Amino acid sequence: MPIAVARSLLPPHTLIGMTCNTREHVVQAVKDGADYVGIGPVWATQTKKVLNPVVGVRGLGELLEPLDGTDVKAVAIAGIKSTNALQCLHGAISTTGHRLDGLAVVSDIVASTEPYAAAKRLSTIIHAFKSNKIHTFSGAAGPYNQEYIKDRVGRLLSTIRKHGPLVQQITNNVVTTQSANATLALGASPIMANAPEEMADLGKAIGGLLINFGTIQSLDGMLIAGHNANINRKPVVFDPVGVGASTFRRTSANTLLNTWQATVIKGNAGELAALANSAEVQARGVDSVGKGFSDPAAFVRNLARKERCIVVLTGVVDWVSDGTTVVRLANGHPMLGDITGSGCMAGSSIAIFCAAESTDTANRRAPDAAEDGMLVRGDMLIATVGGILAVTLASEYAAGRADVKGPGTFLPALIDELGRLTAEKIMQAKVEVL
Ligand SMILES: Nc1ncnc2c1ncn2[C@@H]1O[C@H](COP(=O)(O)OP(=O)(O)O)[C@@H](O)[C@H]1O
Ligand SMILES: Cc1ncsc1CCOP(=O)(O)O
Repeated sequence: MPIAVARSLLPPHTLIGMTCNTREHVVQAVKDGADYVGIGPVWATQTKKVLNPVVGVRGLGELLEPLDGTDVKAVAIAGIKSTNALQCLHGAISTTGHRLDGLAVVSDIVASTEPYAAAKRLSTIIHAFKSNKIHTFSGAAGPYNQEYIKDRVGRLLSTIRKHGPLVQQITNNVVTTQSANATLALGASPIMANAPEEMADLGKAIGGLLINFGTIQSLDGMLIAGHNANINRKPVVFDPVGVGASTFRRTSANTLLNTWQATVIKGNAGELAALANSAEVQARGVDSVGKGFSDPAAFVRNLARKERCIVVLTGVVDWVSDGTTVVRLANGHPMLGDITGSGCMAGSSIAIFCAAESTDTANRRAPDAAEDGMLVRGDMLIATVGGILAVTLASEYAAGRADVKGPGTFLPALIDELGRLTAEKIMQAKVEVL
């Protein structure tokens, strides 16, 4: 029924909402004078036979954009529960910064044996999210400067060595041992686990999760692991190795990113171009080909806004962004390009720093602290920079050693130098805040 007809039949001041599945629907709803829009379906649900295609959390932001500058409210609908509400609220923010006003929920409340408690849980999350000003994975400390970043990274290194965070890594069978050894060298504990059956237990125990799909052995394991990490507010680092190489990899990346919210996405230029559907950079298998992006800073900033996470573009120079700040890192040695798995090692290192930062921040909270609406706690921009600095600085020290004669001796030296990294060495890094 058109909104004008509904208004003519209903008492004055009745709030009228319109269900919207496309951007065009939202534009029409604004034009027709709707008070609010219900956008979705976010996920498939048993409550109603869904007729419209699933929008997904990643599709919500685009539907919110036509509401910019209007006072039309928006709620997301379908498949939303207290366990995925925060993921939905976080992931739905548009590139223009427009966020949801609320969530429409049926089964999580009416099918609950304690509907009051179920509704209360949801409203607490929504109110906390809306009253929190930070909706990125970076901290409140900005604007950043290089001294602050390096100092924080040095402290994080001590935290890793002191607490040895447990970091789950679903990674490829080319680098599994190498990445586990790099993790130990940095002072953290690796658990390389793929089986879907164990993800619920691990999601509670770990400090952070790496999902590297260099050789996809269990897509289900990756889907369930990321979902459990989101539920338990643990950081998820996604390394879409060779994502442009096959249709299977492209669709798998989409399925994963539509199922859970990544905290960090890391890739070389070819991988991130494929992920962003950009033809600017080509890839060959797992490697990037050519000169890279003409404006890497703008590229990472835009992708971070779109994917609602920290984005890292690796290469001779590394670029990190949370969607606002861009950090340029010019460290590392060309020998990193002569061994396989240096990018994978950087992904593991980022997951370690993220795990340490989020665990440390969570541990500082009082046990009875109020809900804060944060999907991951701590400054993941700093942690991501830390992960990259560890590998690149260690590579410089390793390459300079007299016992390193080529890639075969470089790899063990690199692992040794990860173990010998200090806060003083980090202070020498080339870090530029744009
Ligand atoms: N020529 C180089 N000079 C300095 N650092 C490099 C060079 N090549 C790669 N690196 C570093 O190695 C790490 C892995 O990057 P990259 O080679 O782009 O990943 P991948 O192995 O996934 O292609 C990054 O931290 C990057 O800074
Ligand atoms: C060669 C190869 N094939 C599948 S995963 C992998 C390792 C990729 O390593 P990296 O991207 O870190 O260089």
